[in-house]
Amino acid sequence: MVQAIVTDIEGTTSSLSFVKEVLFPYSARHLRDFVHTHGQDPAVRRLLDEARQVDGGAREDGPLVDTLLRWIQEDRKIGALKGLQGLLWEEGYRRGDFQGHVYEDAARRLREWHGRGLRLYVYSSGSVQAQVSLFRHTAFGDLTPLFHGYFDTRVGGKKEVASYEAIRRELGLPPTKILFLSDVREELDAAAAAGLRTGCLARGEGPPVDPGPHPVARSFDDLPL
Ligand SMILES: CSCCC(=O)C(=O)COP(=O)(O)O
Ligand SMILES: [Mg+2]
Repeated sequence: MVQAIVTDIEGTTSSLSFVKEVLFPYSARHLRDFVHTHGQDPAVRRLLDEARQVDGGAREDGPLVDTLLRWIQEDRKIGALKGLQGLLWEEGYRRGDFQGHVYEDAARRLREWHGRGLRLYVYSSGSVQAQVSLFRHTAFGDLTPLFHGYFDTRVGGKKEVASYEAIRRELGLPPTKILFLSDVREELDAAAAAGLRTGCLARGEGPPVDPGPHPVARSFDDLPL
């Protein structure tokens, strides 16, 4: 019997188009102004310095922003970029520039599972801040009370077995009691290699999903829970 569910966001609880056509372009449009306005805030300064270390090049904020914009275009899962995006998106949510997209079936089943005592977690390459902001500002209201915790790439990359072993240790459960949901086969393969149960969401948006050996669901309603 599953006791905890760890869910991906992009392509799983939420649409690919929301991330790729709303969030990423928004961060690209506003990043330079955001850095100009908030560049001296300690949290932002730390993330800029972290990005500078990764870039190994730009000393000034201007050229560094050019690098950050290139990373957005390349969909790089670099923690410092994801941290800056999370802070920038939080401003956008608060201004009402957009809502966090969550599929109706996902919102409904997450509420049902929470009501049955299942522990719910999120694992995304988006920063924990970005995850919390998304679920706090949905068309279904604030869904953050449903979640026990959040994991981002600070625990490791989503295609690395060690990341799911670390998540399992954090949850303190046998791996077979944890179900990981994602639309990306390599993520599901890594979770399965760590002993977790897996479910592949194939919602029919974007390129065809390769479920490999993982059980397939077109929505959260297809999940046998
Ligand atoms: C929390 S919404 C933003 C998601 C994001 O920034 C991202 O890069 C998604 O990456 P994933 O590997 O989780 O699909
Ligand atoms: Mg995904």
